[in-house]
Amino acid sequence: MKLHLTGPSDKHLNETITITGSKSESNRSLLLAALYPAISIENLSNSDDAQVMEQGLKITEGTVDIHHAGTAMRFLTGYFASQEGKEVVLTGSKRMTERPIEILVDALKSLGADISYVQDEGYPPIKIKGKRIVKDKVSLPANVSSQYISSLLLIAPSLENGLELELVGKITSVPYIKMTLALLEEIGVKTSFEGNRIKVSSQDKVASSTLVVESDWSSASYFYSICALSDPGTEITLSAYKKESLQGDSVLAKIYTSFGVETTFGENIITLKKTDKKVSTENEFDLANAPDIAQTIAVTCFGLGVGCHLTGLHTLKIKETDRLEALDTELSKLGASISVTDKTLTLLPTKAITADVSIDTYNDHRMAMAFAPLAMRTTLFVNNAEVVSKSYPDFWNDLKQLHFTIREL
Ligand SMILES: O=C(O)C1=C[C@@H](OP(=O)(O)O)[C@@H](O)[C@H](O)C1
Ligand SMILES: C=C(OP(=O)(O)O)C(=O)O
Repeated sequence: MKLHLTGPSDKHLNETITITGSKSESNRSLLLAALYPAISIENLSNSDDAQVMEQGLKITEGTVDIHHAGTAMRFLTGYFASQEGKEVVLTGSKRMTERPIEILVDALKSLGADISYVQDEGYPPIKIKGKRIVKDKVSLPANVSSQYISSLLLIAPSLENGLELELVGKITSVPYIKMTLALLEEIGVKTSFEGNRIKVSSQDKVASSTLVVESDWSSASYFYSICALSDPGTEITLSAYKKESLQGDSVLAKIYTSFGVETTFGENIITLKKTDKKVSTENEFDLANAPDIAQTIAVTCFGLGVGCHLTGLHTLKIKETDRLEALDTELSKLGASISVTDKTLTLLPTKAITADVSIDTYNDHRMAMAFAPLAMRTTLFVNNAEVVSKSYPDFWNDLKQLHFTIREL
């Protein structure tokens, strides 16, 4: 599906949008609910990734296809490895067979798991024969993906002796690890995280409880971008959000003050307001703790005509696509002066935006959603726009609610 986008004629917006539940919180909650049936979940994400996770957890033998869902791939690896009697092949899209999983597989094998590679060493598909895991100490590199760590932490309380992790190297995407621990604490599991050591106690049963998923902050980023690119006076209200979020991407509220967007927290809602404050021209952000909003921020800066220097982007190369290369190619098509390394992105201020460029999305939901707000400043095409369903199936409908004109070609 190719879409042509035109922004609202009146750039002064006043709308309210309800965003689906966080896919990160949902996928963790689904796994915990599979381990502990006393847990129920509210405001579950309607994303493809949460759906494949939910379906995957129900399978006991045969092939589990998780498509493009990285967290589902990593979390289900830990889950099936520790489920005695279950035997599955975990596979996914072509891109998933290029996303490394060796660190997690090695860690699980060192704990006694039975996992083998079906094709290429170090990558999905993998064959898993579930086993009872009794070892309780594991050491693994922490600088490639936090999802490996969360996968181990999520199964940790269900293991006979709990688990102690030693994290080696600079820990990346830390808020996602803390989110996992916070959810474990919420269901009554004891955890500690000191320095490079995490301990999780074993827990047979948990009390009946409901995990209420906050709406997705990464999805909120696209509205921050639209607000930044709109006229002063714009107000966009989003629900359902909490002031004390488990999601690291809530740092958006702070980052976007540089682009004239102020956030106010109400009862389960946030209101983004575009002020007439001058947009900052010194935009340097380390996004090692919030990698999923890098694309949004780069495109916002381009749309505003200001430069930025983004660091801490070392995980972007192994996500749905090589996001650094994809940003370089697509922003250049629009006239940007951009350079990337394997962990940084530098954008110089540019005045003009080339109209009616076709943005390629590389099977990456965030490429489609990060570029869409540019319709506030130009008209553009988005190729394979259906990719948004990976995390935010209602995205295009919600843009229509903000008076975007969306023509399907
Ligand atoms: O644990 C999670 O829910 C996630 C962790 C992050 O991955 P990395 O730790 O690989 O950066 C993030 O990019 C991803 O979208 C979701
Ligand atoms: C990186 C992402 O997802 P995953 O790793 O779960 O595929 C994302 O949603 O930006």
